[in-house]
Amino acid sequence: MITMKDIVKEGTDVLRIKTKEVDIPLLEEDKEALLCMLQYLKNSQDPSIARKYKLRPGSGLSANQIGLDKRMFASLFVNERNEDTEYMMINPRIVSHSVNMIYLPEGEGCLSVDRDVKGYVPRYERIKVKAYDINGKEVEYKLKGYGSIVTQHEIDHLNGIMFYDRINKDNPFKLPENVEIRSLY
Ligand SMILES: CC(C)(C)[C@H](NC(=O)Nc1cc(F)cc(F)c1)C(=O)N(CC(=O)NO)CC1CCCC1
Ligand SMILES: [Zn+2]
Repeated sequence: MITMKDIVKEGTDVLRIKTKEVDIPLLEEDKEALLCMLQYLKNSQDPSIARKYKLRPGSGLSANQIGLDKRMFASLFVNERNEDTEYMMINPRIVSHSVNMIYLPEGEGCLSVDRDVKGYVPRYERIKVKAYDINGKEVEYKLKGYGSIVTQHEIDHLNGIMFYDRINKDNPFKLPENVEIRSLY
């Protein structure tokens, strides 16, 4: 069972590498790891389990956040149609995206970052992602709103990018001028 001690913190090299593509079909051990990552998110969103094991409620977790140099992540959130949605994406790549951008008005955080970093993180409002699922089948997902934000946050991790790399250095609350950007809420 993954708990907070298994989640590596910023400053650890594995969070700054471009993670390796996972061999398809997945080895049993890779399937296990990915299922454990999704189980962490489920446990962390269950108040009694989260309290019992002192888990930080999370909506996304990338393999390198648990020390694995593998291009895969899990996510769990309520989508725009108010449905509980879970993804386990292997070798994901954004194949197209909207011009419009969005951001979380409260800014972003990270399970690997134990400090508040203020500022807006501009993300594409809509993205189309190609990936493999846990059974090695090629899949394509369209994500928008919060789902789009989480997916971009996790794919950034797989490329060694932290959310604060995307905050404007001079003025953290400055938004890009050249595009239409709105707060998610
Ligand atoms: C960093 C932290 C504040 C813990 C953030 N919390 C979060 O997303 N909580 C949450 C969201 C829900 F939709 C439902 C719910 F039950 C709990 C999070 O998990 N992440 C994931 C992360 O660090 N992945 O590497 C950071 C978010 C910032 C933008 C998207 C994900
Ligand atoms: Zn993160």
